[in-house]
Amino acid sequence: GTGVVTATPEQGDVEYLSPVTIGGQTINMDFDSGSSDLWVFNTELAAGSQAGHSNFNPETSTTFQLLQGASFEISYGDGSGAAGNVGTDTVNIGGATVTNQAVELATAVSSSFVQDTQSNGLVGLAFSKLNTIKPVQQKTFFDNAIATLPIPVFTADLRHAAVGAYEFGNIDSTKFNGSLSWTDVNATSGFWQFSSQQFAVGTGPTMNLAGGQAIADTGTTLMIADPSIVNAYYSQVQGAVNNETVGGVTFPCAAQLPDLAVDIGGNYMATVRGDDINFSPVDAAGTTCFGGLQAGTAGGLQIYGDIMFKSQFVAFNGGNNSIGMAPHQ
Ligand SMILES: O=C(CNCCc1c[nH]c2ccccc12)Nc1scc(-c2ccccc2)c1C(=O)NCc1ccccc1
Repeated sequence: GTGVVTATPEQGDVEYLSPVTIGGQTINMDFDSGSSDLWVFNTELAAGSQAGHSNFNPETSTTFQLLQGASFEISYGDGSGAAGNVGTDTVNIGGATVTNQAVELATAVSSSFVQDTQSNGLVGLAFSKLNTIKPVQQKTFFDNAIATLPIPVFTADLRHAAVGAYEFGNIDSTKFNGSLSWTDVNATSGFWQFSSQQFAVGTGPTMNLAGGQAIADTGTTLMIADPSIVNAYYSQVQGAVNNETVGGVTFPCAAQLPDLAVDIGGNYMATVRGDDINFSPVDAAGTTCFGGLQAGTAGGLQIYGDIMFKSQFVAFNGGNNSIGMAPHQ
């Protein structure tokens, strides 16, 4: 069957939380198309780490089974991470159900996750080759569910400061304008990766980024793009500066931000709304704002995170490894 769940933004759209039922226990988690581990806060964690969270209790689940000798350890580019043991249980996401899903029980989580008490773990939706479980790598929820879905797809409908949705096994065409533009994905790296070799700032000329590559990543808050894009963009924003102290580009909150169009696989130019690139104030008075578009390493993999998803409805097709995109309805 199909599954549909709400995607509720945390304050400031830092991440989006969706209800996941594991062994009959419903827990709010962050769906992450940029990684491939399903790990959860749980009763095995130290009490200090459990505080404030919904903690999965494997002992009260009648369907949980420990995966003897299995463990996981994952770290992310912001220095956060988690590690622990592994079991299997029945995981139900809005009706789409997998009976033997690998559920990773963190016994250690980094402080940024502990402090983020609205999020109780991640559901990895990138390709299973990135799963960190040892000694035997396990499959993602989507990989396990795909054969039972009417169509081998999940979609992300994320909104600025409003409730959106994730859907499995169905494409709801009332959620986007026009038709989806489809692009082949290169799954070699384990990400939903595509070429992204052109961009345009506001009504300016289309510019080239030879060899540009990007991933569609619901688990990363911002858009992390090539410095050439970021410099071209903020050269059009009065008062934009690279602010070492806060660790990225800031600008006056009153600045008029142009839209940014980025090429998706050579088939489609995805327009990211300028308003969404005004990410958050960095000072109490709200005079200086932090950019939702920040620079990665030159020539590196670009990460099109939630900032892009707020402008674009995205369908992930695991049947033919492609991505469909269209502006939100
Ligand atoms: O890991 C994910 C998706 N899961 C994020 C889970 C998560 C990690 N803190 C979270 C905090 C809240 C919610 C979810 C998460 N995406 C990818 S692909 C390549 C990189 C990368 C590799 C090396 C260097 C840079 C990026 C990342 C990355 O580290 N993004 C997070 C990030 C976050 C902030 C800044 C940069 C990158």
